[in-house]
Amino acid sequence: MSNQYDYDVIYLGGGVGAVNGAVPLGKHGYKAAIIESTAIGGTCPNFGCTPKFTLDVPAELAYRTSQFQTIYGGNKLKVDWYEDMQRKHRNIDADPAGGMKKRLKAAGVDVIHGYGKLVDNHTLAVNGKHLTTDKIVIATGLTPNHIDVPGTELTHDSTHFLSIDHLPKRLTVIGSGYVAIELATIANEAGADVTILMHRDRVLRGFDSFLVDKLVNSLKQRGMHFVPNSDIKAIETHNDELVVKYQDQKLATDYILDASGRNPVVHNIGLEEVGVEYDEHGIKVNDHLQTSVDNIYADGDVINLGKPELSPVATFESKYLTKQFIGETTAAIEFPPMPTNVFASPRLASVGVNPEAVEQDANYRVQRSVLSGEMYYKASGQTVAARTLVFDKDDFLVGASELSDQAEDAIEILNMVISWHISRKQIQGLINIFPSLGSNILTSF
Ligand SMILES: Cc1cc2nc3c(=O)[nH]c(=O)nc-3n(C[C@H](O)[C@H](O)[C@H](O)COP(=O)(O)OP(=O)(O)OC[C@H]3O[C@@H](n4cnc5c(N)ncnc54)[C@H](O)[C@@H]3O)c2cc1C
Ligand SMILES: NC(=O)c1ccc[n+]([C@@H]2O[C@H](COP(=O)([O-])OP(=O)(O)OC[C@H]3O[C@@H](n4cnc5c(N)ncnc54)[C@H](O)[C@@H]3O)[C@@H](O)[C@H]2O)c1
Repeated sequence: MSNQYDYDVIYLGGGVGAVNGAVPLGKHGYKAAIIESTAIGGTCPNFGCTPKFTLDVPAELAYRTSQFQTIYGGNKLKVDWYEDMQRKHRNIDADPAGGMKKRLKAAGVDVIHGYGKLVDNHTLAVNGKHLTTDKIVIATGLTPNHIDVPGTELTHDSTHFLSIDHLPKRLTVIGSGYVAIELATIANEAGADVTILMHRDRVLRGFDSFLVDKLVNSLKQRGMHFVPNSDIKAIETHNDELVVKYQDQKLATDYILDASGRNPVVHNIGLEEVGVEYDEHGIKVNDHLQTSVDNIYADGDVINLGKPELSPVATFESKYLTKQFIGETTAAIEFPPMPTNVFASPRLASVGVNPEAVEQDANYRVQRSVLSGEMYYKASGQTVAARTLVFDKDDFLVGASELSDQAEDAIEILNMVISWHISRKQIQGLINIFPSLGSNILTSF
């Protein structure tokens, strides 16, 4: 611990990465501070995971019940967007990241509201003051991309979309990644006429196309439109409506969500002045999450490590950094398999080895199965469900993906099988609950 500086560690940016690093440091008696310009907790609890999930739950329920439409007398549940948004305002906006703020306070972490910049490798400037510190952690996250076409200022980002009280009748979404598919699915269930303008010809790149194709077909059957290789040229206003010019076509619409990706926050925070190296994918770090300047580290989405940009990954990194700072480890960071889920309906989740990357490799065996005919999925009304498993040459599970109404939980189970290297024999020695999602998965081994 340092007497030479105001703080032992200052986090620049106050997202999940920073909060989950600063709290344990504070509890261990270290002087820690967080500088945050927008909202404590950052993207996930304020503008990302939590508001999205809150709005999604009724939409997902509507999708699930639609599979029992005949049983409900032919009536389909329809999401009331306005009411759903009021629920989100009450649950999230009334006390944003309330739990995190309490934890920071209890741990004695100073929270400084303002825009911070590095001055030198031990000094940060915020609100016209200089704060000194032994170590700095840059945790500035990502910011939405804006497509580079005339009229881009007429589009909105996910933060805006997750706060609108009135759902547009016609919604156009630029991009077909996580944000695009998740928010488009919710809007579609709430009755908007949704068009996805794809950059190229694949939706949700990185996921197994055997599963993605089934998700896209299901969304198309439920009224969503997909335009591959859309080649957007301009966005204009004509009378009261927006017009997107793409290929040689025009699309009239009421709202445009730009979900064309997110870029690391690396500009205008003093990186050049202090010599912290970065590129367009983020801050460069070594296997100790240390930047090109010895006492400056980076954490979370802003890091360029080619890993998934997910909340639990940012938390994993901040816990590792805490252990390093308090002297509990000197080892390099080792990432376990990182599971991920697209909160569409149905869900699409995956973990471990990507089946498409090893399909032709004799060291692996890829097993794809349609689940909708199996008892558990059939009885629970799941008409769109499939799973892909990847086994290594010793018959251990090394990769798993699932498309189903409970894919995120299926993949949590399979993540343990992969991460803890559980053998087929061990799984076969268990007694399961029947019927259940778990037993459907485990008895398939
Ligand atoms: C719509 C959406 C939905 C998502 N859903 C999920 C999900 O379901 N599950 C999941 O795991 N992940 C999800 N994510 C991703 C998740 O939000 C991020 O992985 C996570 O927030 C990363 O945390 P972080 O701390 O690295 O960055 P952030 O949470 O982005 O925090 C960075 C913070 O730094 C602040 N900052 C930046 N520059 C400065 C400065 N100079 N001075 C002071 N403060 C500064 C910003 O204001 C921000 O609050 C979603 C993202 C989006 C956009
Ligand atoms: N459920 C979750 O865990 C979750 C949810 C949302 C976001 N996230 C995280 O946030 C990150 C960012 O998500 P995202 O959806 O913003 O990014 P993304 O990288 O997943 O998707 C960006 C999309 O925009 C498209 N695109 C790029 N340039 C374009 C252009 N000029 N015109 C049209 N389309 C264009 C890409 O082809 C891609 O489909 C993700 O990588 C993910 O890690 C996670």
